[in-house]
Amino acid sequence: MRVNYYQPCRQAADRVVGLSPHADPNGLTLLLQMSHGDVQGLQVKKDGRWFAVRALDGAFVVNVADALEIVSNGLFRSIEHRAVIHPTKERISVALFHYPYQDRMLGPLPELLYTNISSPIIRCSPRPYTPCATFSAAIPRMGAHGASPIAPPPPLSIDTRRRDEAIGEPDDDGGEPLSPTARMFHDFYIVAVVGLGAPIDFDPARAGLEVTLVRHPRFTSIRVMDGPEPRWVRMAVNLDDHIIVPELDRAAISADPDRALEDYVASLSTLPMDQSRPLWELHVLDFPTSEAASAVAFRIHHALGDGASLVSLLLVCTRSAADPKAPPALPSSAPAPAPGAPRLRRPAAAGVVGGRPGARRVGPVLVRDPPTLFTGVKGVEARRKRFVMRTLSLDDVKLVKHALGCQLAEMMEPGKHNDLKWGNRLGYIVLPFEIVRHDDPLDYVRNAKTVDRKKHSFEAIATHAIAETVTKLFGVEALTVHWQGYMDTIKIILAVDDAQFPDSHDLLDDFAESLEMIRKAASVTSKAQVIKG
Ligand SMILES: O=C(O)CCC(=O)C(=O)O
Ligand SMILES: [Fe+2]
Repeated sequence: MRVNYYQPCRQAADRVVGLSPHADPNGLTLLLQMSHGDVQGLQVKKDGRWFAVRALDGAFVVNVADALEIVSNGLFRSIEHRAVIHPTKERISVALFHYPYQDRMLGPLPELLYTNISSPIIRCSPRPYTPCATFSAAIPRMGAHGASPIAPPPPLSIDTRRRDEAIGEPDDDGGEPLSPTARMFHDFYIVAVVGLGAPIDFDPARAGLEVTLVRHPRFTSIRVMDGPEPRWVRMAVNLDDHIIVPELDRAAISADPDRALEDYVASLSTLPMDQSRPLWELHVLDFPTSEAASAVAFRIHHALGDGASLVSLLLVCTRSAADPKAPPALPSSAPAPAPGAPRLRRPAAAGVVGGRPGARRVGPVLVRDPPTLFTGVKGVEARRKRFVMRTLSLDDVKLVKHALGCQLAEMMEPGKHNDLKWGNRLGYIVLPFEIVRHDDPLDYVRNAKTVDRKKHSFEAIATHAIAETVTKLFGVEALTVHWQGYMDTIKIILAVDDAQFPDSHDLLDDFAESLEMIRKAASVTSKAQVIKG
């Protein structure tokens, strides 16, 4: 219980704050307001505006606080409030805070995890609320919602009795040991979104999973971290636990389907996974967006593999819609989609360079941003990531490549250039990401050519070994850039810290504009060469 005494002050209105804006970190707050006469002090924020809460004689004000917001998965919102003081009259309030146990893990109720969130007061996008590790981790979260980093939850302790239910090979020795990499990742997920050319045909997809993924040892095992040696232990898989068909907010989808998909996928980056089941999920997002007729999002724990190996695995688990016995083939030119057959969709037309209509336009990233912009703040690895994507023309990139005689294609065709020893096969290489102004835009490409030298070196091996140390010492960046060559397009996919880059589409515009700038310079260079020749 807290008793607040607010002294009167004549400068009250513009100079003095009674209690600064905050949200209570507990579950529920009962507040009794006492004063002589009609003194209003408590104010709540709604839709960005402050409203006074009238003190009714003898009545409690009941505030929903953070813990209840977390448990209800955002159905009840923790209210931001403050107290102002009166110029001439004193005021007393008595707040009674109801707290959950401080050492307990708090998360949304399972039945509310994937449900649409709507209430008469608040409508919000269909996303699960990011839960907190423990109740005490929620306490620093004051003021604006989601403003401070939220620690990842610790691994749950696992009931190993489920070993009795193991399927497949009996684990004589109690399971296969975890590799060092599988031990390293605690709450680190690979999220892959696959756009389909048709609405999802649920039953064949489910049957397909039964005979493919659900036979894979990693997809049927849990990590048992307690005991002398961490191990993979196999168990029966109930597909219904892994195929998630969220209830989605239809209004949000029809207003902006791309955004609804993006919001949902972003929410997957920080949602903890139930560690007492095999560590993968498939989210069915059966609504059309600008790029696909429907989509599925895979969320797979990094301990099961890396992004490239997992996407390859998912591809070999699919079959051609035309011939269910054949593996899928990449279309050689514009495919005619088989009616009603789900298949990987060919990306939007090539040559899409430029900004999203209506997006706020800013200058190219190469000339604008201070170098600190991409540095993640403390705890960035535990914060929500948004994945945004743009399709660019491979022809534009090739034009630059020819003009400069460089081998950008090597980066997109691993294994083709056999003289490269290691760099295309394992590990990481650290490439320069320049934020400088060159007079000649082609200098960005010339400098980036260090990639060739680096791929021949032992850097890839060395960086793999030191990756963990570097991450510990220097933290994680707030922006990760993925390039993916597919057919006659290049997809650029950004994973951005949602809080640090509130409009990540601007960043995509910057990439597209930078490529356009370089392409223009390259076409001038090519013409000059032709004339010289
Ligand atoms: O005095 C008031 O009306 C508000 C008190 C309050 O918000 C608190 O003690 O947390
Ligand atoms: Fe409060």
